[in-house]
Formats: sequence, C-alpha cells, structure tokens
Amino acid sequence: MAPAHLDIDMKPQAVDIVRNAISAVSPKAMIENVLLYNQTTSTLNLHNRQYKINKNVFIVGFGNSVLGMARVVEDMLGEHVVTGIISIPSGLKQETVKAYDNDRFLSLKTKLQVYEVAENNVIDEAGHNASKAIHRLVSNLTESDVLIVLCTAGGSALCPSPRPPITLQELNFTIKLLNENGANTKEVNTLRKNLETLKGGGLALAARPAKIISLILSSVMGDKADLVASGPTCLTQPSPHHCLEILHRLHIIDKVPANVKRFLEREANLINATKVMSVQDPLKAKTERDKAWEDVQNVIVGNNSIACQAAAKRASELGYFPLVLTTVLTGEAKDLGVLFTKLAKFIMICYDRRAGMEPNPELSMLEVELVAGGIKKQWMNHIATSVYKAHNMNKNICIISGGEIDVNVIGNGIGGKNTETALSAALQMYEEFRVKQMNVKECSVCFLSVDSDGMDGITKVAGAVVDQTFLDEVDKSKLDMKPYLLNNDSYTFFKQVKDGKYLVQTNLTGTDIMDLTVLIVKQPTETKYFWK
Ligand SMILES: O=C(O)[C@H](O)CO
Repeated sequence: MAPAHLDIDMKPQAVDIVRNAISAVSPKAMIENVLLYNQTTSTLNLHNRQYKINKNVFIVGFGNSVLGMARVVEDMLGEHVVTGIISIPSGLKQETVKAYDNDRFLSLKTKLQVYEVAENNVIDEAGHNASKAIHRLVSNLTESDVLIVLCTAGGSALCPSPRPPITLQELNFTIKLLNENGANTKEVNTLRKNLETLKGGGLALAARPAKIISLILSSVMGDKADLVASGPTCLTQPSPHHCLEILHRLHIIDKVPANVKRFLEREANLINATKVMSVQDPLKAKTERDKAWEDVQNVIVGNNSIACQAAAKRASELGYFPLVLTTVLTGEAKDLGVLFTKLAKFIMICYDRRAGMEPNPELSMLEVELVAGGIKKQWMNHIATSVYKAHNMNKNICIISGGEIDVNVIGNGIGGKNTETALSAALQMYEEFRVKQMNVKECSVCFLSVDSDGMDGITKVAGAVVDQTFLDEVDKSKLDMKPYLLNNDSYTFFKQVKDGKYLVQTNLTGTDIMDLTVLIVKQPTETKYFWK
C-alpha cells in the first residue's frame, strides 16, 4: 500500500508550485527584495550602495513588465519621485485594469507618463516619441538626481532611438530583416546597440552626471544584463565590424537600407583610423572610461533561477522531493514534451530499487535517448541519485525546469509553446504507458508547462497541465491528439477536453522570466518496475 500522501491529485499542486515561482518574481517581491528605502535617514539602499533621497528621483522604464515595477517603486518613494516616463506595449493598460482593476496600474496620483506603443510588437512612431521624451528627460538631470531605470523583455522595441541619419523606417526594416533571416536575440540586439542612441549604454551616458540605478528583470538565458532591452545602462563598446559580419553571414548585407550599411561602414572605418592614430596609454584610457560608469548600478532583480528556487521550496513544503534540473532549458515544444515523458519513464524505472541495482537494458536505452535529447549526462546521474533519495524518504520526486521553449509553427491552429509542450507530453504518455504497455492502467505522471508572463503565445492562458486523468478524458472524448499537435492547435484541443479544465490560467502576471515546467512522478505502488 502506498502512503496516503502519494495518492493525492498532483495537478493542483503542480499549479500551486508554479504560482509560487511566479510570485517570487512578481514586481513587488522583486523590487522590495533589493530596494530598501529608509525614511529616517532618507536613504535608498541597493545592495552595498546608498543614495541620498530628497525629491530627486526620476523614473524611466521600457518593457512588457515595467508597469508593475514602476508602481512598486513609485509607491515606495512617494513624494520623492519628481517625474518619469514608461513605455509599455499597446493595450497592456486596458488588459491590466480589466484583470486587476487599478491595483497593478499606476496610482491615481502618479507622476509618471505612460506611452503605449508598438502595436503587435512592431517598432512605431509612438515608441519613437517615447524614446525622444525619455532622452529629453534624462538629458536635463544633475549630479544630485537619482535616475531609476526599469528594464524588462520587450524593451528594445518599445524604445526605438535610431541614430541620425538612420530613420525609424530604416531601423524597423533592418530589425525585421534580421528576425526573418534567423538572427538570434543577441545578434539583433548587437545591431540595435550600434544603430540606436539609447541602447548599449547610451541612456546612461545621456543621463550623466545623475546617479543611475538600473533594475533589470532578466528573461534571457544566462542573465546577460546587456541583452535585456539592448542594455541601455550597460557599458558597451561600439562593434560596427561585428554588425557587418552578422549581416554578411545572414546574407542580408545587400538587403539592408543603404543608409544603415553606410553608417556601419563609416563607424568601422572610424574605429580603424582611431586604432592607428591612438597614442593613448591603454591603462589610462580604461581608468577614465571606468570612472564614467562608477555612478551606474545595474542589478538583476528577477530571473528564472529565483523562480525555480521558489518552486522547489513550495514543492518541498507540499511533501515532494524537489530537484531543479536546469534554468537554461531550451528546445522545441514537441521535442521537449516527448523528452519529459521519457524522463518520467526513466524515473519510474529508477524508483524500483531492484531495477536500479540490476543492469536494465531499457534504462540504458532511455539514458541514451535522454542525453541525445539534451539532458546532460551529469544531470542524469543527479536525477538517479535524487530518485534514490526520494524513494528512501518515501517521497514523490518533483523536477523543476526553467528556460526558453521554441515552437515550430507549421500549422494554422491556435496554441502557444507551453500548451503544445504539454500536449506533446500527453501524447507520448499515451503511447508509452497505454499503447506500448497495454496492461498498465496507471500512469503516475503529472507534467505542467507555463509561460511565466501568463500569456502563452496568442492564447489568454499560461499553459496546461496533463496527467493520467487527462488521458482518461481524452479517451472519453474520442478526440485524437496527433492532428491537433501537428496543426499547432494545442489550445483548441485543451479547450475541448472537460471544457478547458486542464488549461492553466494565471491572468497577466506582470512579470516574465520565460517558461517554467514541473514534472511530478509518483512512486510505483509496487516495488517491481510497475507497468510490466
Ligand atoms: O527587448 C529585447 O531586447 C528582448 O526582449 C530581450 O530583452
């Protein structure tokens, strides 16, 4: 007989675990974890630095999640905020007020001006106006002012600032071309840093001599601060040669606007000429350059790993044996769904101590498949040891991962990368545990995949959760998962099963640390490798 806690429904618990993860990176938690305002001494503390506050705070921000962050900072500093500007995606204000009334929007007394720009994520004139207004605001700051910059994903497109003579249309065309020709975020943002005034440290330079605090919500792998919103406050060397190399490599050098190409070539020549003529002592040049950045403090306030740790803590409170597998998960939705189900199968075999001790050809084969699918060899050992420990403690294992899921869109259905990952996992569970092993009725696996911003692709849900009961419902509905999966129509599929009960809804979360997955695998009810 399995202990009572092993019989509980894992779905609400998996949802509870990700809700906790997302809460840990909510605007309030993120800001209040790092930024402390001491009213008695009128100082603002951020890590090891103190800032004198006396009606001298200015706020600027751009990104999909800056709205909530701006609200928290403004609430904290109240009368000390002089003014500010934030640039957010068009329609976000309405969505936020609809979901949360005014709680997550700026207060009625706000001193911040909000620009809603970039409809459908396309650079536009409204965004350009926002960037010009931000530039004007920061250019007038003095040494005694404190500028708080809020940066999150999406910031690049929300604050376009083409360097003259490049026009907004030329910048837009170049970015579109890069995206359409397979450039990754790093490459696109490298171009942005070189072609735009406020990117690649430009905002910080324009705001000198003010003190600058940049609060960055990371939604990029490896938390590279300069990649978020193209690093407006990060020290960056101009790299026109690299830009030209990217354009050549992607075979778009002759397709970018002539003005852009000319601009980059001229910048590259300038650098070449300076190198030849430079008689400066490199050490001295470095010290001067570094001094200029002493008044800039860049801090990552939220990321995937904070969220995964919070998920692990919650899983442990719920009685699971948690394991954070990775915070840099990558892969295509359909492939990841298959991979996580295979991982579940591997764990099930490992749970059986006898199978663990005896050579098991199925286990060895699974190991090879998992490693080929992207699960690192050392992770496999870690998983096997964790399963062994969980077994001894009579606990179920809960594997948490965070990262960026991709999706290959070939169909015309409705879905997001997370609903697609969950549907793919369900299809694989069906095949592994119900088709291949006909005598097994129990499939003690629960898998959940969500987008932390609460909007999976074009859907209004965060993702989906699947388990054995889902497979039962699919059986009852007589629906076939495969064609939906092939048509990228996972949302439509989930909608039809039990009226969408297996979809995970979080509303707009006001944050974004990419995607999160939870895999719970119950211990077998018998010690024997139990589906044979
Ligand atoms: O805005 C951007 O540059 C991307 O979303 C990465 O932050």
